[in-house]
Amino acid sequence: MIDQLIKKIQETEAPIVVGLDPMLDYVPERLKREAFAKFGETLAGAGEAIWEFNRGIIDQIWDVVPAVKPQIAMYEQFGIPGIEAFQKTAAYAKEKGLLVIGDIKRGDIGSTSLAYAVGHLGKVKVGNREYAPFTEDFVTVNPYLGSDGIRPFLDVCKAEKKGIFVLVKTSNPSSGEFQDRQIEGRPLYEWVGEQVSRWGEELMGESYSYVGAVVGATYPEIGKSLRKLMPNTFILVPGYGAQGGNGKDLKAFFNEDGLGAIVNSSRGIIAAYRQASYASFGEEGYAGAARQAALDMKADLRQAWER
Ligand SMILES: O=C(O)c1cc(=O)[nH]c(=O)n1[C@@H]1O[C@H](COP(=O)(O)O)[C@@H](O)[C@H]1O
Repeated sequence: MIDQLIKKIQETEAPIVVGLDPMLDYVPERLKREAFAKFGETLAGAGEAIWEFNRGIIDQIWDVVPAVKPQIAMYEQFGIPGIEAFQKTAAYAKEKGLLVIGDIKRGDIGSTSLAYAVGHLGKVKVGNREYAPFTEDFVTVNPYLGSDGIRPFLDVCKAEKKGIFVLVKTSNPSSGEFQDRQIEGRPLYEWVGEQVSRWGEELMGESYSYVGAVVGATYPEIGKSLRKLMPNTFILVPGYGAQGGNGKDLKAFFNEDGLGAIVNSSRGIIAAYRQASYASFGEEGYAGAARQAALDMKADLRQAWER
């Protein structure tokens, strides 16, 4: 899957993943009205509204970016209808040729991690049949429980040719509380990064591993040191746009080959129509604004990856 991701990044010349983190607030009034007319102001109505919102965005961005990253919390908050919207979104994105990174941030004791891995990346057995309940190509994984919490994800990835992105240094302001702690003279994120690189050795694609890392755009200096520490690890870089990351800071996340990183923007793209610079699109033009914001991000990132 990592090779397919790289191929799509090269085709689109856009190391960009559009984060599908729909808040009901972002959904234009007309879409909400239509969804509520069908299902009322209910969880089902909310699920329908965010699904239609996502569909509009996917229709506008599928040809300019390689991937989307639906963040499951934004769907889970609406219960079962929200989860249905998550799955419909992932399936539709794939139908349109996009790769799907399920942002689920899971990780537990081995047996529980296996259930997460099977459910999101693999197939679950029911009697004599097998089902793929969710259809992501990659998921995000929390490494806090250690190797036995990661192992099931590696096994399922091997069987299914899918991938994971393991949290190494997150973009949020408090990420340093634990992740920057010095252990034997080095920050914890380096220990984790090194381990991610090791896990990745058994799951190599052509030049990068199926086991990627998450490193926030908001810490470019740390991105630079981790890039060197994990040369064959693809880095998912969230924190661009709404959290303050920008193109010129991101050069160090990329390797000399111009590859090695994919940058996420969620609110900065899907809610672009609410920003002054895209206001001319209006609420009805939210999806067109998202396309323009993705194209503008591509231009901004060019300075980071072009050699
Ligand atoms: O794993 C992630 O994607 C992630 C890791 C991290 O360190 N920081 C981070 O913001 N994210 C996710 O990336 C997205 C960022 O959203 P925006 O700030 O709106 O672009 C959200 O879905 C976050 O959950």
